[in-house]
Amino acid sequence: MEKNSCKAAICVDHVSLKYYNGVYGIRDISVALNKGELIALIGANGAGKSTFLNVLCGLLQPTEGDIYYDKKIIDVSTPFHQIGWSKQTHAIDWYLNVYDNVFFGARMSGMKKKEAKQRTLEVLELVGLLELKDRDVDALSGGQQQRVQIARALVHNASILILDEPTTGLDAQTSENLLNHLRERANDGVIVIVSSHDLNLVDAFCDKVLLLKEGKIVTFESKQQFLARYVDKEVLTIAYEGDLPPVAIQQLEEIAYFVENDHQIRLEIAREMQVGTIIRIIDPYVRVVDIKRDSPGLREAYLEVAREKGEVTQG
Ligand SMILES: Nc1ncnc2c1ncn2[C@@H]1O[C@H](COP(=O)(O)OP(=O)(O)OP(=O)(O)O)[C@@H](O)[C@H]1O
Repeated sequence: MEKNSCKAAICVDHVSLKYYNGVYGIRDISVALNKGELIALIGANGAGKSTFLNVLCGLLQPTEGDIYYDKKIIDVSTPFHQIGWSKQTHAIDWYLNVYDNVFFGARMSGMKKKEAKQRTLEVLELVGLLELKDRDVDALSGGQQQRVQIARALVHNASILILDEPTTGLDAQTSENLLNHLRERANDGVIVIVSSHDLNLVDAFCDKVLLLKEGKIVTFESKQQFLARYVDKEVLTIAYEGDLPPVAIQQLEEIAYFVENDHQIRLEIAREMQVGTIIRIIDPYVRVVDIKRDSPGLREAYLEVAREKGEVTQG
């Protein structure tokens, strides 16, 4: 992708990062990221997620290629308040307490004192650290230190948020609050990129999926396209009262794979199939009492890709 032909907010142009030992963290990556998108960055251990995020926020200089934000190159000189980032490994100021770590992050981005105070309290509440705001950071647990880092990334009005496994070590409620907040920021026009192994969680919030393998892009597309390409079946469960006669069972067998067990049938159906078609077959014979339709999500799609490529899968 040429710089001038890329109309997106962030243009990653044939970017590679080779570490000093000769290992490529990422190789020849080109993507265009638009404002308002929440992108889930996924892939097995060692796929290149952290490397990509570090390059994206200017912490590592690509060994080949360039990254443009609104047509300007992102590198170590990019004003840090444009980008809110939280690394997997901790980068917090150990000589400040929890509140000051976040507050001075806001002040350094140029935020006025009153707003910085208000935003600091808001993000500390969001990550569940309000009660610990006066505590020294070295007296926090690993998960709590990570929350300080996330709060620092969120406190200023960054136009790009880059978060490397932000939900690792967070409890379920805090993780969900955080993803909700990131969704809102994306809706307000921020570009949000989140790497995660918790595919069930990011599934509910992301617009796009960027899947890496061995430093290269396997796929970058909308979540809907990704799911449609890799998982085309849904599971329909119908509970009923009464008995299904052989004629109904035969008709069901012609439509979909199904199992029957204790007045409940489970069918694997195509995504586009109308549930009414199934109900009409059994309705003359039994009373339907419950219908449930389960769509496979990001995790199932990821496992399907991994299976296709004969890989060991992530958890
Ligand atoms: N500092 C480094 N020096 C040399 N090689 C590195 C360094 N950091 C990462 N690598 C290598 O680069 C590749 C990509 O690693 P990276 O940490 O980006 O993967 P990841 O997808 O973030 O993995 P994980 O899910 O385990 O965090 C791996 O082969 C890794 O061994």
